[in-house]
Amino acid sequence: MHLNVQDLSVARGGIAVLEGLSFTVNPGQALILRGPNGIGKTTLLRSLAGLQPALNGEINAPNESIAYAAHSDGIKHVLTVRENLEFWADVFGTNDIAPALNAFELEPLANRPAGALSAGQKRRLGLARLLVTARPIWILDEPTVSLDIHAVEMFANAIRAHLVGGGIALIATHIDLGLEADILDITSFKAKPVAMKDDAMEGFL
Ligand SMILES: Nc1ncnc2c1ncn2[C@@H]1O[C@H](COP(=O)(O)OP(=O)(O)OP(=O)(O)O)[C@@H](O)[C@H]1O
Repeated sequence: MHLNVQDLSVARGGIAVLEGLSFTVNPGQALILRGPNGIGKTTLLRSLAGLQPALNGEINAPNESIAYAAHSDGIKHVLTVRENLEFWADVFGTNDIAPALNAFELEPLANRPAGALSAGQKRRLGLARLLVTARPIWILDEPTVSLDIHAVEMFANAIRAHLVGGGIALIATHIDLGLEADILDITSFKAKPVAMKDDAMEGFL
């Protein structure tokens, strides 16, 4: 199992954003995506997660092996923290939520409705969901937003444990997580503007 991308182009709102991307992430490896605001990190991650079609190229990884964590946490606010994790455990066909509660120190909050959590606590619950999926490829978009320093360390430890178990992580983040990981700056893959042909310009000259 690996995540392999070949000559990939992705678009947002019908406009090409990135083009010509190729990379491979192997079991036990993390790849950090870097690039300025608006360059296309979210667009790329959404395409890899199968949430939108790619323009061109190949994504080689079984979709059912991918767990995606986005800006919006996907939390059910009326359910408690425990019920949220149990719900996801049902969806993903797993059954032990204890490691997820433990990894993100959610036990003291287990019986609280998720809607009554702070922003950082909600984010911890959203990230705990990754463990419950038991999926090997984690695709994470700015996972540390709202997390305090201690929670960032919890998250980094969860990633390390995932990698030790042969997992894969692709993470768009602006901060240093202290992980041993390769870094891919996607700035140079910005799609070129579509050139207008000379005869199309003639009417304006
Ligand atoms: N719904 C949309 N429709 C059209 N264009 C969009 C839409 N959402 C984003 N874009 C544009 O697509 C481009 C890529 O956006 P994307 O969110 O992938 O960038 P990003 O690298 O993740 O940015 P950031 O670091 O700010 O999160 C940007 O130019 C953005 O303005």
